[in-house]
Amino acid sequence: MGRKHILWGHIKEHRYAYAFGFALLSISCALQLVIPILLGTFTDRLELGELTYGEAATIAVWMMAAGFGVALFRSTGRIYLFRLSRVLDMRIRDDLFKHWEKLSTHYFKNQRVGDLMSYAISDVSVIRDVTMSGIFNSLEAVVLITITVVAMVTAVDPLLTFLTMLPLPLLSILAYRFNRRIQKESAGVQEAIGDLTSRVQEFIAGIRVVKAFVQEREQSRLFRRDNEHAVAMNRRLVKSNSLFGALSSGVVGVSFLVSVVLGGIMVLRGRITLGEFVAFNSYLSLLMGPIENLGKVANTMQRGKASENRLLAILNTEPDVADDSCADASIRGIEGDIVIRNLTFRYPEAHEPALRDISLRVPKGTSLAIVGRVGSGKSTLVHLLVRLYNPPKGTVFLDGRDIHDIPLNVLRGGIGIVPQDQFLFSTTIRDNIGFDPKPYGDDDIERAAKVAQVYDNIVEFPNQFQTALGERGVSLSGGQRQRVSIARAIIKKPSILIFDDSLSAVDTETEDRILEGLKDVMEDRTTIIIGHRISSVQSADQIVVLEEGAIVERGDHESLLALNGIYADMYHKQLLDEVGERHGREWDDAGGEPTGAGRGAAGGGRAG
Ligand SMILES: Nc1ncnc2c1ncn2[C@@H]1O[C@H](COP(=O)(O)OP(=O)(O)OP(=O)(O)O)[C@@H](O)[C@H]1O
Repeated sequence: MGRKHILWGHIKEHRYAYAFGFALLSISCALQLVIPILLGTFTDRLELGELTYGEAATIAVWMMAAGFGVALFRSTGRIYLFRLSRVLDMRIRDDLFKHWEKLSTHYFKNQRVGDLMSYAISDVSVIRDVTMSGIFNSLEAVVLITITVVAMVTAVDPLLTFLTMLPLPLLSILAYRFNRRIQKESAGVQEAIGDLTSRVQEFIAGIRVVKAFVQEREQSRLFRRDNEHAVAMNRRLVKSNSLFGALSSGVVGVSFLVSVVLGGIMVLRGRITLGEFVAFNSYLSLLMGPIENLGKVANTMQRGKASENRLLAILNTEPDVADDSCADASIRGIEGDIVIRNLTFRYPEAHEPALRDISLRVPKGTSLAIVGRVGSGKSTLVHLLVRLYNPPKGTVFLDGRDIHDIPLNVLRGGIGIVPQDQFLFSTTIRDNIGFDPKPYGDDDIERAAKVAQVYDNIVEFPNQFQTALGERGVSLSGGQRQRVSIARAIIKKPSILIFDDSLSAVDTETEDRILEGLKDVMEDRTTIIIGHRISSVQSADQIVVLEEGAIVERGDHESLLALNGIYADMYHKQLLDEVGERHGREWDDAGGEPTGAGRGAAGGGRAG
């Protein structure tokens, strides 16, 4: 069963702390009443001509003390309650992040990054708002309004209280309505400013293209349009703010009008004293803020509920790839014997299967190469092996056990994968290579970099292995990124190594050196290499060719060549390409005419 509440659970958990904050706030509210009472007494004594200097000074001191007490208790209560809201804030972000870590790649494929960011930032801060201003203001409003009204009724006059209070609910309604409108308009202003910022950013980033295509005037026009829009949004916001201010002053004015006219008559008729009249008006001023806040609180609570629902929807999403109930916790590692039996797999929202009836055996310590056209299912096959998606039960086995029986962290910990997308983190090269729960020494890091043939590049950087990489490792070339990813996989010394088209961005010479270096690493490890270049896969113990998700050819390099099918065709075309390139290079070196054979062969290769 998923979580039903975030906020309520937090309040329940911290109920004593909230009760303490509430007590502080109540004391501050009660102290606020002292000032009107003293003011009333002062006025009455003054009117009667009985006020002495000493008495006046005493009243003034008590008033000051009450004011000081209000400030002290109110601010302490506020700090106390606000601290609790920060605890909640941190807890939700933490829960959210931990939950996202559990969710599968499939979940993230169906989400927009902007939405996820907004959940983590806006929705969490709306909930924090509820616990901060929402809870604080509503507690204060309830306590203050209750005790003030009781004081007005008991100490002054019930009829006067009733009639002056009549217009005040309108203040809450106005605050509720305008708060919604003002919030919407503020978001509009933020968005307009965001658009303006993006426009300037894009202009600066693309300045060369703008100039080369003589687009300055068009860019100015677009900027002016966005600028005017931002100003218009700001004007609307200012208008709403002013209108709200004017209308709420009007409501407050009506209340005071009733109080002054009716209260004045009551004083004249001797129903209440002048001091009571003065105290009554002070009570009334005390009420304005909390009544207005009630309207705002209602709105904050509504927005809080919507944000809470969105966050709960994420927190209650069941991860579609998780440890199965059958997972055997006694399995501590994997050996690397892979068996795949009649595996057919379709992506959740796809109509056609990505893999069809695949059966394979890759004995421990041997290598498998997978080749095939773009979209033939090569990556899908290895993604199922690391359970980025769930293969059907009874189709993929490791060391004789269904992979659903193997705990996920054991399975993934035993496999080193160099994914097609060589994502690097914005940290140092060292940390990118040693990206594993296990700590690695400098020797391990350097050795891995040497095998991956990226060591020489790294030591050329001024900070060598401590070089920080920008977002997605932008300061490295595609080939260097691939090789850092290779180092990251091999440093784990996993039982199964998977290279998903990991040598596509390096030249054939570097590829040869990497493959040579990997020979030692691959010894005793099961290796799966996905490649488009025959040169990177030809030495594998077995090679399979995938076509539309099915294995259409299998064997070793020699037997597949003898088969004269798709593999042989790929091989011959690539061979022709290589010959063409070599002749091209010779021609460049000689500065002369290309040989007819070289050109023709290269052209033929490319056409294929
Ligand atoms: N997450 C996904 N959801 C739905 N369909 C997918 C998903 N990932 C891949 N596919 C589809 O599954 C098929 C196989 O994709 P896969 O990435 O395994 O091919 P590939 O052989 O590795 O291709 P490439 O050589 O371009 O890497 C393709 O038709 C692809 O569009």
